[in-house]
Amino acid sequence: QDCFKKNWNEHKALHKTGTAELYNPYPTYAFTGSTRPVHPLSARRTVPKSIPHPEYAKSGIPSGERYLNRSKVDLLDAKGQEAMRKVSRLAREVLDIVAAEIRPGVTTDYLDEVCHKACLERDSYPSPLNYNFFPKSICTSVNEVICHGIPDQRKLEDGDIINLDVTLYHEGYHSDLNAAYYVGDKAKADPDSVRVVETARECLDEAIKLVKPGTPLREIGNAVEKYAKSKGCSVVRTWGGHGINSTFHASPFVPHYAKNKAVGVCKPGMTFTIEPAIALGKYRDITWPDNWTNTTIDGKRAAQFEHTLLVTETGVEVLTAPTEKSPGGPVP
Ligand SMILES: COc1cccc(Cn2ccc3cc(C(=O)NO)cnc32)c1
Ligand SMILES: [Co+2]
Ligand SMILES: [Co+2]
Ligand SMILES: [Co+2]
Repeated sequence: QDCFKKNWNEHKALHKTGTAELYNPYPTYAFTGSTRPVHPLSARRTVPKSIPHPEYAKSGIPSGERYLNRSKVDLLDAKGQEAMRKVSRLAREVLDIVAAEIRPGVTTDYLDEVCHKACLERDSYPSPLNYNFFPKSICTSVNEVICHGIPDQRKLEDGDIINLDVTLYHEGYHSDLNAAYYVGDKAKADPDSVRVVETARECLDEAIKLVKPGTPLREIGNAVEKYAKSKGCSVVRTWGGHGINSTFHASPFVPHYAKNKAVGVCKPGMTFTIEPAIALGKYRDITWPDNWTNTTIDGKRAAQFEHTLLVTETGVEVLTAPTEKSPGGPVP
């Protein structure tokens, strides 16, 4: 760790010359699997003032969320629904653009740079940036990392799986989606990685089938866990789907596990995410010393998929679904 012996300014100078060494800042016991951070993180990215910023962009604190009446769920009017359609289309475009850059040898920091640029080009703020002080514009979660992975200098390796979680803030509304991808030739991916990725994808599809006015939110976890268990996988319990509209997170909280106590039913005008995180082994999770990167307790791989949904009078609109213009790719 001679990085620490040099004083930080001297160290930064080395980075400027591109001669600084890369390093893992944490002791081995902090890790449950083989994935390691590769520091230093790149410099904080900026968003031009011309792009409307969410309230937490400077302070890091999404105070608007704190005063949310936990039981009151926002029902958007036609104008709000149209705004959610627009930011969701943009979020889908950005995810596909970043996904197209996935290949062995690229760093997750490079994917962050691509995401950040694509957001700015769409007059959008990358919602994760400085959200509760998160340092980057996208979450890149590799292998046993369940979610909230921080883009760094780690190069993707053939056979990795990676989840990209993109959220955009555009004209006052957020939209949030994520997907898991195979790094390198999918045909050569190990069977267990394929099983956990495809099970996570199908868990989301099963859950979305239930969404229509009147469906109790607690039913979503029953469907997800039933399907996951039928594929020999477990459901991570710490994280759930969430309301999303003018704030990144809003009520309701939507657990993905069975027999949960979620309150309320789907109502027309509600916009919320479903984002099941599925694990090959134990469902328990643990966070790295960076206070963000969330991994499986047993180091086995996990996968997640997420959509932002609108409950319509007759059913559901998958706002972040692939479109003609953005067909979803590479083929996950
Ligand atoms: C305070 O506690 C925490 C713990 C972890 C993360 C964060 C903050 N945060 C940063 C990015 C991010 C993404 C989502 C999301 O919904 N993805 O689908 C959620 N939280 C996020 C806060
Ligand atoms: Co260094
Ligand atoms: Co997300
Ligand atoms: Co989310």
